[in-house]
Amino acid sequence: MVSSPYTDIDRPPLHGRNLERALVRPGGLWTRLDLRAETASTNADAVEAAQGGEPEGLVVVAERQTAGRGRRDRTWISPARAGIAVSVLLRPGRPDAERDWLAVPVAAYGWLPLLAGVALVETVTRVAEIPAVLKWPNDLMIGDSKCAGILAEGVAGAVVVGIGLNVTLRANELPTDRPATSLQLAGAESTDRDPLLRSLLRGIATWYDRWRLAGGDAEASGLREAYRHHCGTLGREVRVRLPGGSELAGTATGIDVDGQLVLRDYAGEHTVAAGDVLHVR
Ligand SMILES: O=C(O)CCCC[C@@H]1SC[C@@H]2NC(=O)N[C@@H]21
Repeated sequence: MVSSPYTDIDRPPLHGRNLERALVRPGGLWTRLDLRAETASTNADAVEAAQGGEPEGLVVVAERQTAGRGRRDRTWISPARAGIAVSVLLRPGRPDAERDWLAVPVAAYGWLPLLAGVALVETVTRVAEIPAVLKWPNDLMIGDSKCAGILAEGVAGAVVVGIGLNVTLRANELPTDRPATSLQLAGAESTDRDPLLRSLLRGIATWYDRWRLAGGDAEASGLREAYRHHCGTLGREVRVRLPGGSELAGTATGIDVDGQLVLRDYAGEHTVAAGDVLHVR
């Protein structure tokens, strides 16, 4: 009997050496790729590395997470080799004379998860060839179902941005509390995780460079326009559950210079810094 090197033929492993060669280059943003077969949470690993003084550019990837973290204390399900679970360590507050990067003011750090969202939606559209949009702030939606999420955590002068993308998860592996999907279930052309991950990390590096060259100005770097272009929330009737538990309902009309959602209701305009959006119509 011929034994398969894979436990699941549809779920081959990532090719760490190839990824490292493609991504970690002199002068590039990515300095180190830490690819783990299993970990509790890649965000937790990157946060720990940041606390230990790790420089900008670390990439932590896991084939499986046992305690993946989601926004608002939710968990993120990461079955082995079925998705992309990646966290990157960025230090936007440190100027870099060689790259002409100024220090980004802390007030602009909120753009980082949105920046990762733009790189993610560009990757999914181009590599998986499937139409996707961002639900503010940074859920990747295919139709009305969530296919990926982003969690940014600030630590020791650094920001860790973690991205979870459902690639080949089956229906019975997805969360049941809200509509969710994977690229495979949504009928993607390609579900090969290596090119998806390469494209995602290259996209983040490209947008990060533009944003840093503009000193963290989302307008001047074109990031705000790109975000608006991909944001499926704009123009929709929405309900937003705010962090305190109260709700706002209205029409999503814009994204302000700080990346906040602008909502219009009968009483006027509101800006929303954080919350869970439900697209109503
Ligand atoms: O709730 C969300 O939508 C955010 C989910 C973020 C999940 C990713 S998977 C990689 C990284 N490690 C984690 O523990 N969480 C993020």
